[in-house]
Amino acid sequence: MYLLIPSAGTGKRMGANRNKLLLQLRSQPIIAWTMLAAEAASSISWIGIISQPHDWEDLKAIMADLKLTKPIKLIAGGSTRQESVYNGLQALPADAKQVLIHDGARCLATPDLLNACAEAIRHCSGLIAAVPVKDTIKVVNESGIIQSTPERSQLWAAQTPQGFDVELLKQCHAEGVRQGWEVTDDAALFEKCGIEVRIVPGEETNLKVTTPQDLAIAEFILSNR
Ligand SMILES: Nc1ccn([C@@H]2O[C@H](COP(=O)(O)OP(=O)(O)OP(=O)(O)O)[C@@H](O)[C@H]2O)c(=O)n1
Ligand SMILES: C[C@](O)(CO)[C@H](O)COP(=O)(O)O
Repeated sequence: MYLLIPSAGTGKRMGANRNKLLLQLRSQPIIAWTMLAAEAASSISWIGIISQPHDWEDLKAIMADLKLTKPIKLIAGGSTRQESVYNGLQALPADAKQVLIHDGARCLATPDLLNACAEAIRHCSGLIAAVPVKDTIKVVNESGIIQSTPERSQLWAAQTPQGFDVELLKQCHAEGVRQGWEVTDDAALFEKCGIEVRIVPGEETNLKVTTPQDLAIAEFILSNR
């Protein structure tokens, strides 16, 4: 299975003045944990790290340290996650029929989750890992007034990996460019194009390291593994 790892962000919410994925999480950089999960997932045969060229020297050093055995390619990222994935899709080998996309920032996803998604995408066109929402969610307007309370049983928190048929995802991205859609995950492009996306049970610990608090939580989770 081909795996694209969007890693080209700036980490604004982390406030670190550099790509947060190069920050240390226990013994190694955040992105190293993600790379190791991909290396350990038996279903993954090729890895594309979508990243900004100014990070490539650091990323090459990390990859060399980890002694990764799988083919791994650095692909230039864009100015949004959506653009970065678009670039990643163009850089896939020509024989790629299906692809998993997994955020570099979700560095605690297990190899088992990657394998489960790789298996599931053989039987559908689009899927995402997700977990049921535990909080009561409110829809709130600009004045801070609650507008509605969606039925919780229908709410799921989206994670990555997300898996897709490559040709369909390329078409959905192209449609997104034509229509000017701005989305935060690839499943949203499938949804907008009216194509079914399935849920695969995600992992409660598969958090996206976004803020300094997330980094502390990730440290805690790793210390209990
Ligand atoms: N232009 C971008 C922006 C984001 N990403 C990646 O998409 C994932 C999810 O994005 P997020 O956590 O929002 O990362 P950042 O964009 O770095 O964070 P922020 O929004 O706080 O700036 C991350 O692995 C990030 O590196 C990317 O590949 N290209
Ligand atoms: C893809 C994602 O990780 C699913 O939860 C998320 O949408 C990434 O985008 P964000 O801009 O960091 O919310």
